[in-house]
Amino acid sequence: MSGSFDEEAISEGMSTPFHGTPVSLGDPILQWSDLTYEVKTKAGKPTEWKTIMSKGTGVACTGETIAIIGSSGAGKTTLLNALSGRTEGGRLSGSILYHGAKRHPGSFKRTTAYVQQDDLMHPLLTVHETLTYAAKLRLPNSQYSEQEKQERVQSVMRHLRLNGAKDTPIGDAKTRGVSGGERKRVSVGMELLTSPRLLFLDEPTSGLDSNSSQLVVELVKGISKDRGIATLVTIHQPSARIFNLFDKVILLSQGRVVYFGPVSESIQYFAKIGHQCPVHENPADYFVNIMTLDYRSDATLAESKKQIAALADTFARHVAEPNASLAEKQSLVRSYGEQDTSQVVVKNGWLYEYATLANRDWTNTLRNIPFIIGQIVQAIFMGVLIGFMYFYLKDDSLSVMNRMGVLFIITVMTTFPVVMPMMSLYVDERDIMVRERASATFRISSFYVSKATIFLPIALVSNTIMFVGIYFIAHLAFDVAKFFIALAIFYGVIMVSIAFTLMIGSAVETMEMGAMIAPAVLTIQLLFGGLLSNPSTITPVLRWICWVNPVFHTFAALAQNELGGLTFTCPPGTQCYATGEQVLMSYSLMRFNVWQSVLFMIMLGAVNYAIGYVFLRWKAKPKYLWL
Ligand SMILES: Nc1ncnc2c1ncn2[C@@H]1O[C@H](COP(=O)(O)OP(=O)(O)OP(=O)(O)O)[C@@H](O)[C@H]1O
Repeated sequence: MSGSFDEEAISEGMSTPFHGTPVSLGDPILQWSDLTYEVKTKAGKPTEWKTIMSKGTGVACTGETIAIIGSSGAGKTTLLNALSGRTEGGRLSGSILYHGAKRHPGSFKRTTAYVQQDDLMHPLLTVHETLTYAAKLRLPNSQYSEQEKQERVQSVMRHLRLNGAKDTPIGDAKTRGVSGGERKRVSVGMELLTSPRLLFLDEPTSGLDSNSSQLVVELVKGISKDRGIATLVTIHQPSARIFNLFDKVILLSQGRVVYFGPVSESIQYFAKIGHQCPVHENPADYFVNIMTLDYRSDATLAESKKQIAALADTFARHVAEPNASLAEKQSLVRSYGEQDTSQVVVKNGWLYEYATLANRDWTNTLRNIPFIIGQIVQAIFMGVLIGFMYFYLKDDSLSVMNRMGVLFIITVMTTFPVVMPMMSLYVDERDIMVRERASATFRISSFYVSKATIFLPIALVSNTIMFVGIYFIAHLAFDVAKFFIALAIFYGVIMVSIAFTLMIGSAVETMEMGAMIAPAVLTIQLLFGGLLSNPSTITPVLRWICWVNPVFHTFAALAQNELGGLTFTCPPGTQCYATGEQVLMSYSLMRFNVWQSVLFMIMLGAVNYAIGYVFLRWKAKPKYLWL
């Protein structure tokens, strides 16, 4: 099923309907009527509802590009969200039919596309890589070979004129990348890879200069026409040239439709009802002006409200006329009952998804030079600093405090320094994933496991450097078995830290929340970690915190491994520890043996991973109202 857009325009976009009924350009694809959306204005009882959108009615046909225009707060996004199935909260009523049938959430998502206003993409990937990974994840292997996916990417880049920026990174506020217009075209391109039948674009021209805006709309219109896609675009006061590019326009004010019909007939329609657009004025500006509330005084506000109500009522009467084109179109759409989902494409295999996501994560991580350098420099610096702070520990009793100190600080280094930078990366990527998942791109589990496995090598490499530095400079137990046991304990706690990162990172709404919660929990772990307070002296009500604490188990296991079998010299005339076991007893670190502590950490890591996964599923689960 490969080929360029042009071939598919004929073979796929227009002749592969859901119900076996031939669809050609101009056929109704999405029909909505009496769409009303209300939100609660008051908590508690009695509940008061405010109407945001009232009795919206319309139809989108194949190959049409429809603009949704209105002043700020007119209800454009509300309408687009309702039609694309992305309304959250409130009360939505009315009817929406897709291919003449009630929509099925899964198949609707997979055969339609939504380009958000703020495009979230991986900033370090190039345009070509971004589209390639999207093609790998979104196109089913059962229908596309890798070469065909690549051909699809090339086709999208050619049609959206992205070849010039092919190898430029996407970029973001911190890293320079493609221009705003190119970025928007990449977002559109990602959605077009799957040959959607309906395309929703939320403010695609915001923040763009007039030339870039025009190019985006021109290209979208061309592709929609070629491929028989119905495209709905919200747009703030477009220029006259852009306005005339659209086939149809929905003019909204105060949540009501003031006009819906061909752009070419809009001036005539308004002239007929007494609002003649001056010859040299941009019609879009004129229409928005006459349907915007005028807040200059109470009198002008009342007057403009009256005018908007009159415009909406007039249009409602116009639609009800038997010869209105909108009514004609709607009568063509019959309800077929529940939408047939048999032809909806299933996802790719788990392993393929995982391999693609891990490859993308790895490419992203290796390009994040400041992060990698930061991790390595920090590891070397801390390894040397801590190592020399505890330089060449002797076997006298004075070294006991230092030995306990260095083992505790090794444990501490696997908490904050591992968790905080990784959480920041994770939360960013999680948000991108939630967007990607809105079009049913891949499984949450493949994303989650990919993250867990990609973080591990980065954390292990930098922390091993630090660990080895501290171990040998401070001259901890010079014994091969003890060294490798200490390293294994250390790796165990790093795994727990990554699991903890994923758990908190999945649970919190924003990184700011993560930056409050994670340090608080880690600080509690340090307090109950076995060095700052003796577990046997802690009140039994709180003592259990030690037993479920990875810091305590790591510290206790490292201490048992290091001090077990050690004897200390004692200056004459002083009282001091004679053996390592005495130290361990007095610090109350012998409750569990080394392997019990390691086993506990493995269990704790597994629990953290599992809770993180549940949180992530919950976060990625759409909470949309559905009609
Ligand atoms: N959940 C909500 N609670 C209260 N008011 C809401 C809610 N959602 C939307 N509104 C209000 O409904 C109106 C329409 O909002 P909407 O975002 O659809 O407007 P818009 O035309 O897209 O505006 P803009 O162009 O500024 O984005 C606005 O006045 C908005 O404040």
